[in-house]
Amino acid sequence: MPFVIVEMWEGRTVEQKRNLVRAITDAMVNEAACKPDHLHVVIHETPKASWGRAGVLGIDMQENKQAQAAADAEEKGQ
Ligand SMILES: O=C(O)/C=C/C=C(\O)C(=O)O
Repeated sequence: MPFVIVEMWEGRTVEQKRNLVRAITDAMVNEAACKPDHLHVVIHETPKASWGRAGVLGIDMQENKQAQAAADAEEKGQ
């Protein structure tokens, strides 16, 4: 029973996850000769506040601060 686990930050839409599961299943069927009925794909979503890389939390990574500031500004209509 093939089992694929995806570890990623939370925040994707259901549609994105639906498409991701389909794409992973297609890849496993086409490239690894898996039977689709036996393939499990599990998505583990972790908050950025609980994810660290190089000693830095996801929420504290510079690129995320910039992206969040841009999103906040757009929401305020700036
Ligand atoms: O560690 C990083 O720099 C980025 C991680 C990003 C994810 O886990 C994600 O986009 O889900």
